[in-house]
Amino acid sequence: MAKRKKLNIGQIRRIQQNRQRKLDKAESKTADVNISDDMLGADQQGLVISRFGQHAIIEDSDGETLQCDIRRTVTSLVCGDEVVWREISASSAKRTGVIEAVLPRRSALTRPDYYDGVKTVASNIDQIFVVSSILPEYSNQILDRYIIAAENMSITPVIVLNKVDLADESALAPIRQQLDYYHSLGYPIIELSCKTGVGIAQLHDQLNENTNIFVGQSGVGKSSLVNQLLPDADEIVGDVSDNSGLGQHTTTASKMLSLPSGGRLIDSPGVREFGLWHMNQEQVVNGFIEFLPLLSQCKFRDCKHKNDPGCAIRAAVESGEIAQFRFDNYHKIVLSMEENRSNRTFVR
Ligand SMILES: Nc1nc2c(ncn2[C@@H]2O[C@H](COP(=O)(O)OP(=O)(O)OP(=O)(O)O)[C@@H](O)[C@H]2O)c(=O)[nH]1
Ligand SMILES: [Zn+2]
Repeated sequence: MAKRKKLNIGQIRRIQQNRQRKLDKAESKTADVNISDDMLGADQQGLVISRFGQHAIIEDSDGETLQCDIRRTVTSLVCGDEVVWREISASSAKRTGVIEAVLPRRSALTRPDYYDGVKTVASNIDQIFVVSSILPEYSNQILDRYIIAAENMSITPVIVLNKVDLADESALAPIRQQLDYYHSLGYPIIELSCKTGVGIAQLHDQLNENTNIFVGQSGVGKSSLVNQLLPDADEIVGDVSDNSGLGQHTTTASKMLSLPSGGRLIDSPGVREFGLWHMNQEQVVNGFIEFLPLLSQCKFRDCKHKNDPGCAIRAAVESGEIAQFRFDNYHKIVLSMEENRSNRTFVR
């Protein structure tokens, strides 16, 4: 268990000031990309495959990858970003370039950051595959937490139930009943086994031409899934890091992998852990999409949807329109968010 140490406001402020001083110092030492304009080609569009410090690997419009420096004016650049870049005309055989600007993001995956409050991990994601499995355990509450995170990014989650080879029909039946409910809400469902290959074809179809991520708890089989889809993924990642000369960062940096379907997969430990942090009550309710059309029908505007008189959500649970487990999860998650807020500690 990691040791938690509570910091007071003064300590936090000092840490932040020190860090800012270091950043300012580092910045004043590194001049911006030191290349005269006549050495740079025309503006082109590219896609960030990975980022390492002040460099990024991009894919050009012909699908070729190359390393680029990043202008200091580009303050945030992550895997998945579409960028404007210019090629450096140089005598060296290796193509290189400069990233000039980031195009507006369609979506951004963020996580809390000790120093900056929130940090963007990846961008322009079309689909979030929430992976759960029969073992270690199937938990609809964890599933709902990921759904909340996805819905708050306005991305429809795809629900994957892995390791179906480990359960017989009778063990699968109650889980399937819940998955049917999620399906009725519009979420695609894939039953999968990395071991037997059941569902892999459906997975390929769903991944399609999109930019995808896999999220889910440790042990549900995310690595196994990536290996199923891309048996050479490790080598591909190795190649990219060799190219950058900064291989040591590859274990934590987000990277974008091309899938045989033509789609893409963004992967990193930060991406996989996405989703299980603090949200306010309004954000939580966004993840319960079947509640949303009923909210305006609750008698009181500040209805907590518990024992409040005239609660339309509660009435819908009683009539069987809304599943009891979703209602229970909503309250458990709101409660745990409230507890988190009152016990907020900084972890060092
Ligand atoms: N029986 C069975 N085992 C599986 C399946 N998929 C994965 N496993 C096993 O489950 C264990 C965990 O799989 P991983 O792929 O490492 O899980 P992960 O989600 O990447 O875990 P972290 O790296 O901790 O996030 C491994 O022992 C896998 O062999 C499956 O479909 N069926
Ligand atoms: Zn209500």
